[in-house]
Amino acid sequence: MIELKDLTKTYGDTTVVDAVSFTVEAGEICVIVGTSGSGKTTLMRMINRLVEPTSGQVLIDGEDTRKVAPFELRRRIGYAIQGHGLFPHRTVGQNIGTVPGLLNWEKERTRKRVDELMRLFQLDPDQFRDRLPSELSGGQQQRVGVARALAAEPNILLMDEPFGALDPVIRAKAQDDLLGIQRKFKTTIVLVTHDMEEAIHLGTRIAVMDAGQLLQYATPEEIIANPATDFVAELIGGDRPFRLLSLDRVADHVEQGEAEGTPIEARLSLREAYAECLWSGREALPVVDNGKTIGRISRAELARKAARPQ
Ligand SMILES: Nc1ncnc2c1ncn2[C@@H]1O[C@H](COP(=O)(O)OP(=O)(O)OP(=O)(O)O)[C@@H](O)[C@H]1O
Repeated sequence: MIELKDLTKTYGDTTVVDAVSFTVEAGEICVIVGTSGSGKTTLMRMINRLVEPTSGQVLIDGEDTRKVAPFELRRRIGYAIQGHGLFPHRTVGQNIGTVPGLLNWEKERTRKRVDELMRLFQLDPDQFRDRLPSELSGGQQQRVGVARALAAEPNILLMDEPFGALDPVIRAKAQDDLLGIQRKFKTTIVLVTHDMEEAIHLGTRIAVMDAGQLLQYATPEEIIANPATDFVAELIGGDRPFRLLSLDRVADHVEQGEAEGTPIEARLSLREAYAECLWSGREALPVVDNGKTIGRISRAELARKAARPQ
């Protein structure tokens, strides 16, 4: 668990992070979102003391980080940045093994961990271990960057625009990879982005920053349904109701009764169900789960959900 308490950073007369307080529970993904210069990176870097707070506190599992030696903090906290920051003259294997090396892990343990991570990130160790970063694609380099941040099994991972340099198709894939890996290791993640779409997709909770202030800290559902300010609503964009529909599964809105035509899978989103209703001109769709019909979902219910996103 990470607790930020009145965390503040000033440079001269300028306050770039202004008394920000929130808590990230263990195993959650906190996404810090906001426009350029809003203080996102500064806020995140105060967690591992890459930036020293001017005032306020960071507690990790109840312990004040000012009392923890910086090397110990770096061991517990992985760090991945945009453009991956790989060492260009070190091989992929050496890059991923950087922190285990600093921690004097046995060679064999490091090798095993490097291979495990490479396989997890779909990089064949025999094919890629001895390559230099320049011999990889952008997406592969990004995966090596995240693998390196996870190498020493940190409980916490900080990520600064990790997918910023990727094209949209690879980006969606990289986000899903991250979610899979986060579930496997139960890592607590704090991720900075300026992309609200990414925040909604990845965040357990989203922290919205503007001019150094925390405007709202809430789940994606809460932020879409009740944006705290006009600025937050603007960041979410005009597509709010449909965004809310895409967060909910058909499985949670199944009604009793029958419907005609091609069924929809219970695991799909309400947005997909609504699109199917509109596209096929049907008032309701049969819902199937594991090949069995479990009820129906109606267009009226979907429209109600879209009109009043509560
Ligand atoms: N070392 C520094 N000295 C002075 N000002 C700084 C320093 N680091 C950051 N700032 C200022 O603090 C403000 C917040 O910067 P920060 O990098 O945290 O914003 P950000 O929201 O991450 O922006 P971006 O999305 O562009 O990376 C900016 O106005 C920046 O110019």
